[in-house]
Amino acid sequence: MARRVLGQRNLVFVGLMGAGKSAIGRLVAQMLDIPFVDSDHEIERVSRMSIPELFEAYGEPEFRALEGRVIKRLLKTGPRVLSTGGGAFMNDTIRTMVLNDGLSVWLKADLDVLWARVSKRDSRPLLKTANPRQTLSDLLDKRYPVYAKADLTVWSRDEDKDIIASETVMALARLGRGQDTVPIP
Ligand SMILES: Nc1ncnc2c1ncn2[C@@H]1O[C@H](COP(=O)(O)OP(=O)(O)OP(=O)(O)O)[C@@H](O)[C@H]1O
Ligand SMILES: O=C(O)C1=C[C@@H](O)[C@@H](O)[C@H](O)C1
Ligand SMILES: [Mg+2]
Repeated sequence: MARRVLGQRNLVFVGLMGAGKSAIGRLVAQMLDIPFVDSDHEIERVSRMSIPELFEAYGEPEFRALEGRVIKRLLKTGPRVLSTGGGAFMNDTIRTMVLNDGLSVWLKADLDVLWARVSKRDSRPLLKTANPRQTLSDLLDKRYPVYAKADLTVWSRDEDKDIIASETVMALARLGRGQDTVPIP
């Protein structure tokens, strides 16, 4: 049922850095037995640069333009799971493409959970600030009303990844049955 809801569409994960778009997305793809693709990884593959290097060399606007081109192309082939970078759904053009051509899932998490995850690595250029936790909190305030436009919301809490992934699959199946979709405990 969950797989059938997609048809030829991509299941597109959106949400803040550390929400688990890449980790949970990969598990959901396994559960649905469809391919997994991550737009951040694809950007790094085609540019042969890391995301921090891209930000450093060309700046955020150029990164966003490349991200838009990559996601537009990735949305053309489906079904598969497409995990996006945290800022992708904030861009009007990208969001419209995702809402029209994909089925979107917002992995929603609270600040403490996100911070515990992202503070382990310093690979996120937007968090290279004097107070990265505050930056993350500001991004949360700004972005959550926009992420809420996604088709589904799944609560990405401090719980086993397989459980969050299973809840995503169940939310998808519920969508197929036309029932309410937000598994927030
Ligand atoms: N439910 C979970 N339990 C424990 N660790 C988790 C869970 N979900 C994600 N993580 C871990 O948190 C870290 C961040 O997850 P991930 O890279 O998937 O986030 P993301 O949403 O893709 O972030 P970004 O936007 O920066 O790409 C990873 O180390 C991942 O393994
Ligand atoms: O939240 C964001 O704007 C970003 C998240 C990452 O996935 C990367 O796409 C990049 O670091 C920007
Ligand atoms: Mg990711």
